[in-house]
Amino acid sequence: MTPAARVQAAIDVLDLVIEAARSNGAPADRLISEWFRVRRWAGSGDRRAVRELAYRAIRACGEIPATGRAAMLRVAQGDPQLAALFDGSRHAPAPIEPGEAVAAAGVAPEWLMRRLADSGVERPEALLDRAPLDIRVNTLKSGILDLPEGAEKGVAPHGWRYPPETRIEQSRAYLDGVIEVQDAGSQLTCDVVAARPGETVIDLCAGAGGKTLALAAAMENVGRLVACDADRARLQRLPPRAERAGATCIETLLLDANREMQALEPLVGAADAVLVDAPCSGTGTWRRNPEARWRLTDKQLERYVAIQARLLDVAATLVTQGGRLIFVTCSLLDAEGADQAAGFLARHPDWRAELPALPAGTPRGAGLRLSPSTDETDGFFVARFVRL
Ligand SMILES: C[S@@+](CC[C@H](N)C(=O)[O-])C[C@H]1O[C@@H](n2cnc3c(N)ncnc32)[C@H](O)[C@@H]1O
Repeated sequence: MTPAARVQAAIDVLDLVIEAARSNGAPADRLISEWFRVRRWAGSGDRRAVRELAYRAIRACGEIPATGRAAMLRVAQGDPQLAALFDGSRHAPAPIEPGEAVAAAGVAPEWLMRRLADSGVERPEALLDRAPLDIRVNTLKSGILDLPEGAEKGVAPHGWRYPPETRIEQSRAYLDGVIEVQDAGSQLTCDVVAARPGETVIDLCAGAGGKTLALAAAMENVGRLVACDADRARLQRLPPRAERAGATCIETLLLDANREMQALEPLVGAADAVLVDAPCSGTGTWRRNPEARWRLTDKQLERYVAIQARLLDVAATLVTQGGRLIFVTCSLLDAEGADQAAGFLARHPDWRAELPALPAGTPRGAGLRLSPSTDETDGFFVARFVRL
């Protein structure tokens, strides 16, 4: 593809991304993959370039742009070389008309910018930085650590950092389960659980097990680690990952959303620690998923807040006296962080908060906030409650 044809391709892709964001359709990554699946003649360089251009435009526009072209014109306004490719040649975008509509620049929709400001988020533009590739060394796998080249020590105890776009999946260390891809902030939230060998630990919203695997490593495979989720497909992805990582202390438990206690009854009062890595708006992960800010509505946010409070109450019943409950969201909004923690403490006077001690983060309410702007991690809120 010529450089100009790549720009037109990115515009076409953006039209699909915009339509999907409006109708809650497929995510951008999947749409881009599908677009290229039926255009086999495009090479890997084309794929990379088109993807890169589309994501530049997604990052540049705070509100949903009217069209892919208006979004790309926003990027072209600050990039004369890109603007010059709008030349009307074969497969290229048409020349730019005087006064043509250009999408507004911005970090996020107006209502979300207000919520972020009210939540004390500084430098919100950092939420759209390109994320590095963080890995965690899996201490369950012994042997000489032979990391792929280019790693710098990260802030998390077993963490290393690579530049964005580093491909790690074909490395020996990854294939052998010696390293896991996991954001440094995510690794640090697992450290707050402080899971120990011999304990009973419940990961209530385990998904495909990103954090469960780190907990298994901390437990040195000794004890009982119950990974729960209400999404069967996600939970089914955990056992093969656990096998690759050599994590043998994990059992999975599928929950019925809204009737979680049915399956959890035998675990009431049994856990030394419960991790609630709750479903949330994901405002802390826009670096990886920038189009999410076009999709979120205040109604959805309300629903997340309600389910988080409910899951916290469910989790509290599972913890033994003196045990701990760790609440995590990948959000920077107080509604899903400090306010949620305050609500929990108000509803549960027999619990107290302990400020997590981490090498990064800023205290926020009863917990700690990790942020792309101050910690160069994904954004997280983490609180640790102890049952008296
Ligand atoms: C933030 S994600 C978890 C990510 C995962 N812990 C990790 O580190 O990869 C939240 C998870 O909560 C799950 N979930 C949603 N409603 C739930 C419910 N009622 N009970 C348990 N899990 C639920 C979702 O399916 C999703 O996997």
